[in-house]
Amino acid sequence: MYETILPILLALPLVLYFWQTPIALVAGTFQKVLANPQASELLRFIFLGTVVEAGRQLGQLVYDYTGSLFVVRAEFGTGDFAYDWVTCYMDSQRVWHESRSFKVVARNAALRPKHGAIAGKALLGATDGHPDPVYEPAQASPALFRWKGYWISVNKPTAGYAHYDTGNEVGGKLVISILGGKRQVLDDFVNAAREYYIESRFLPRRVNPDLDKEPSGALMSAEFKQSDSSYEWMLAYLRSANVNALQRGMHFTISTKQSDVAWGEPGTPDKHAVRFMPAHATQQQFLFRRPNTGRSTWLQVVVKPGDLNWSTNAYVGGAVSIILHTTDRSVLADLIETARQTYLEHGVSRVNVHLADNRGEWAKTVSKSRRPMSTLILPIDVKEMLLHDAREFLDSEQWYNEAGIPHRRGYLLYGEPGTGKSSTIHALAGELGLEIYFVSLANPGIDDYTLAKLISDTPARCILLIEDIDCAFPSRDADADEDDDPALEQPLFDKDGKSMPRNSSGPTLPKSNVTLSGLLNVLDSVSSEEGRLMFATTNHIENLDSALIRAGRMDVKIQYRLADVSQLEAVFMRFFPLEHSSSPDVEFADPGQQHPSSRPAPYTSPQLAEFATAFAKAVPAHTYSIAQIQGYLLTKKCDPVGALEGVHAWLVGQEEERRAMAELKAKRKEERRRRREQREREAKEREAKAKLAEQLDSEGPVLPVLVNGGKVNGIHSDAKEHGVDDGLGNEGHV
Ligand SMILES: Nc1ncnc2c1ncn2[C@@H]1O[C@H](COP(=O)(O)OP(=O)(O)OP(=O)(O)O)[C@@H](O)[C@H]1O
Repeated sequence: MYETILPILLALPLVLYFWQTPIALVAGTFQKVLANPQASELLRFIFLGTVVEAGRQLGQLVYDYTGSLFVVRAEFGTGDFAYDWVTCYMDSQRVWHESRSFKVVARNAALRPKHGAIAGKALLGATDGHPDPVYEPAQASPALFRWKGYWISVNKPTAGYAHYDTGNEVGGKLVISILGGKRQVLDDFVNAAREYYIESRFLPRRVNPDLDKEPSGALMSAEFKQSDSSYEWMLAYLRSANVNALQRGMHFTISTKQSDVAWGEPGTPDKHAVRFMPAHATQQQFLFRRPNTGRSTWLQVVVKPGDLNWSTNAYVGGAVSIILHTTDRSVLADLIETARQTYLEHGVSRVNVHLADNRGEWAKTVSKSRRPMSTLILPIDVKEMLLHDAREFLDSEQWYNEAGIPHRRGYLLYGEPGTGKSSTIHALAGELGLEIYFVSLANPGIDDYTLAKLISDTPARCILLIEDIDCAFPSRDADADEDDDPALEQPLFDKDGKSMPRNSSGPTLPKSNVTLSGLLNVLDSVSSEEGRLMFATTNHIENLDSALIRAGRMDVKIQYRLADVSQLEAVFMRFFPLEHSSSPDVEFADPGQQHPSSRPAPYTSPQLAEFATAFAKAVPAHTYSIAQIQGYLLTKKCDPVGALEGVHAWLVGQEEERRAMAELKAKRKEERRRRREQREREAKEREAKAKLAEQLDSEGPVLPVLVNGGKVNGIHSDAKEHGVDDGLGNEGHV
């Protein structure tokens, strides 16, 4: 207003000077109006009002001008980190201490910044489990406080509203005014608030997961996908007991599975603990403490479960999504490394086996107890050779690169079932600290494309295990006889990976959707060159294509045989050791690996050795697998003499079982042969009938034929002359 009045007042003398005549005219009129007492009263009021308002405006102008010289004012928007800094800081400065107007809410104050909690009072919720009363200042009425010798007034002229997603207040405005201060005081105040906020590690507000909508740009996000190994690292870290943050978590999934990595109640043996894991799809916040610097950063974590694959009952496409309250990338690198270390530490006594689903994703990880190589009953040179070969291969990456040879190595373990092929790979993985990526080519969901994807999704150093490679597809060389095909003994799967009953009308062979050329391409692909050990196992090497097992693809081939005399002795001694000598840090999942009795054996060492020799003599060599022997000895766990005495009866039983199986097999074979012959006969009959009908339709008039004096059939004239074979070997004669 004064911007318009001031120029008018200044211009008035000039107007008077130049406009005397018109003014005199106006003045005359004015005098006449003034002569009227009512009009003069009105004009007096207007004049006085104008003067008073002009004075007020002038005063405000002077006040604002001088105020801007002596008051520094700053605005903080709710939903912004700067707002969080100053409110937390003012709380610590007990700005609200003297307030007389509050908003009281019931909250789990332990999870929040101490913002507004009753000063000097212990949190009640910690003892009785109920929410605490939290006093929040009614900030609409201004508060005045003193900070480092300055008076500061704080006022919240605009209240915010709760964000629909995060529940945080947004859209509000807080104004602080520093009286008599300079700009430097504001800087100091904001910096002090920021430092305090960082140091005190207040639980920050939850951030909208859609970081595009986060205006500060002060956050970083990272996603760890289930199909990648880093997902397992992250889960292992989040579930590890030393992630103090999750002690603050409020949403859990409870597990009693041994394989789940999680924290249990302190003091309970890990094996029997009820495990607490961060619940899926809930926002968890925790502090990550950097190992090198000791500084902490807040993380906001969501574990997304992915979609359930109904056929495998496993979740796929899951992810761990993390928002880091920092823009320092080295924090993320530290977090990943810490997670990896946690995962490896946990895996010291275990071997992780990754299983592929039928969509070509590494969907599930099973953690198995490590198996020491010493528990394998194999010729000592075989174990040493394997270990040495694999170690040398892993250590010689540079040599391979310089020599221009792809850095990969293939091993084929073949032989009778139950002779220790899988156990060898398991033990080797534990010894080398590698993870196993297991894929079955018999899985109908795996085709050339998904196989290639799976292989390229494996990490650089690992064991790729393709089990029973022979039953996945018939050999190009083999002249497969359906009756003798071992694949017939394999389970069948439908398209979704569910097992199907095998019946005579249904398909008889599990057909792999992987072609030989597809498999060869994958084995030779660039992604197979990253220091990978590829293991394939088969019970029927004779069925494999020669291209598959040539050197360069299968560099080492090891045959596993049924137990010989020394293996029989060894397995007996392993079951009945003189002393208990298992390594304390190794857990055994397979009872066959474990020394079954903790009781001291009542026999001397020479006696046990004698029993073992007698046992090995009693059992025919190269007839039984170690798995079979193990199965028998498990029934005599603590009784070596009983095991020796009972072995003949067991052998007789085995022999009978074997005979019965052979008979059953022969019967089934005979049955199949009979059915096949019948099918062939029927096909022949059908073909002959069709041929005959065709001839009758297409050729000439039909002549009546008399057999035994009666008209029974009609045949063509030429057929009549030459005779007709009806396809069943019965010739029709005229
Ligand atoms: N040589 C061995 N040394 C120690 N244990 C063995 C040996 N062979 C078999 N076993 C035991 O027998 C069981 C089956 O062994 P494993 O699965 O390794 O045999 P496999 O040759 O892979 O059989 P398949 O060809 O049927 O897959 C395991 O419990 C294992 O402990």
